[in-house]
Amino acid sequence: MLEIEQLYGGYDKDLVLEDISFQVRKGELFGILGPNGSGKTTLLKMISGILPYKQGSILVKGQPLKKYSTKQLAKVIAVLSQHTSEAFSYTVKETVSLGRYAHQTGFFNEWAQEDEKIVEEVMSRTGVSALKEQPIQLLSGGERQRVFLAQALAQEPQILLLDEPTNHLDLSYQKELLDLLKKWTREKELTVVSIFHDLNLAGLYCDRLLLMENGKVNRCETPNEVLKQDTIEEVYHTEIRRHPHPKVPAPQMVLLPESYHQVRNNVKITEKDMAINEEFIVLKAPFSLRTMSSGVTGSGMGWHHTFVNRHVDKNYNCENHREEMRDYLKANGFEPSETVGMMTAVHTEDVVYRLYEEQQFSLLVLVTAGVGNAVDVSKSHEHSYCLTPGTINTWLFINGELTDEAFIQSVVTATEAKVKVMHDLNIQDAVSETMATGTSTDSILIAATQNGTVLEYAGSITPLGKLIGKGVYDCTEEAIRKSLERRAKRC
Ligand SMILES: Nc1ncnc2c1ncn2[C@@H]1O[C@H](COP(=O)(O)OP(=O)(O)OP(=O)(O)O)[C@@H](O)[C@H]1O
Repeated sequence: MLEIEQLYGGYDKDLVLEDISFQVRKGELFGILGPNGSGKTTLLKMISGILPYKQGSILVKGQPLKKYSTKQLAKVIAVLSQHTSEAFSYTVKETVSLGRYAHQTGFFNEWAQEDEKIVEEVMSRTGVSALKEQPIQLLSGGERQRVFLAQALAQEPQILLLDEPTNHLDLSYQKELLDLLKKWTREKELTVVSIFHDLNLAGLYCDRLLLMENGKVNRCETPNEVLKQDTIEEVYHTEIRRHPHPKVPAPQMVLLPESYHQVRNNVKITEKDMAINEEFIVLKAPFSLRTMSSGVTGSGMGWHHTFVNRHVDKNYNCENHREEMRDYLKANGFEPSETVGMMTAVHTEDVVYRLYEEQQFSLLVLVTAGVGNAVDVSKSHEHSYCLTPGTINTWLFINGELTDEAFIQSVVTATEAKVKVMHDLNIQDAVSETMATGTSTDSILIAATQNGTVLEYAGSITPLGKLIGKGVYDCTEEAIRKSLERRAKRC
């Protein structure tokens, strides 16, 4: 649809763009990214024919741009620029209707039924129908942006050029506008070329991205290839992190504030941060820790600064245990969204915790363990499904910076250590009468300060893995012994 070959140009004698080459296919949503002043708007101006270029070629539908008359080009390309000024006091409908100019025929440019239908349709699609009699000066920035988008769409272009279309739009209109453009690229094969400052929106919606740097093409590929941490850090000169979108396969980039480096310096999580009473064990960190957990609240990957292991009766049964837990946390002065909360039928005084220190990092292990629900995982199909309070809760607080890989390996290593204890203490599954590997609702928490030594791995023979193996084994063994002794005394 669009072929740009070795394009050079700028303003007067200043060369802004150098050796720009790329192609845009029909029906593609194509994003242009780049830092301020990298030449994005200049490129868009050249494609729309507003700014002449010095060297190279621009082909629109296979024909040189220079061969199109203004009216011919307006039937193919519509432009929504960044700062559209409105010199006259037009109403919304009049403004949108101007988009039909290139399609009007006859000596008096007659307004046909078709024109009316299209204007009404695009006003409805952009959510401005209710404002149609209002003068555009009286509209908010976002409303005005939608009116000019409607005007561009009324042109029924084959190519739509947009300069930061989501500028001024609130969250829901950003989504609606981009959903609409995406739909039109698919259903009407509209080709969209759009400048984005929001890398995440570009990554979510665009088929391909062109990354500009100092007037040149740095990269022109799929979002996954362009939105790479090192590429973006290099081009934008700022520290960022890339992570996957939780619902769709699109890369997302996040900024790191300067304060990120200051808050954590030299702070270590130790047993001094804990408190124990009859109802719960709590650990309050001085700042949020990166967590991976299977807690009742705060499960999955996240950031939390409060950790609560709450004692419940062993017959605890609640239809909505997550909601009940949230209410409980609130009632006790903990903020549920910032708390990893677990339940245990074990008496809180039977908790075992120990700090393990290496030269460069340390690990606080905390375990509550009852084995009333012991299960041999290879025979679990013989059990009926019933959620009873988690009976081995394992907490690991690591003073160090873990990779995602190390978080996952920490869970594996801790689980292996726990299984070994079950075997060494000969804990049986009461249903299958075989050696148990855990209990039916065990829970785990890995929490890291993300400060200090980088711990890339946590497999069993890595430095962190060795500490986890020993710590979890020792603490779990002692915790199970304590709980067995309590049970024996009761009997
Ligand atoms: N009308 C103009 N006359 C002279 N130089 C200009 C003109 N418009 C832009 N420039 C220069 O061209 C370069 C590229 O500007 P351009 O607006 O294309 O960048 P951009 O990537 O769109 O930036 P931003 O993200 O800030 O909108 C800049 O150095 C700018 O100063």
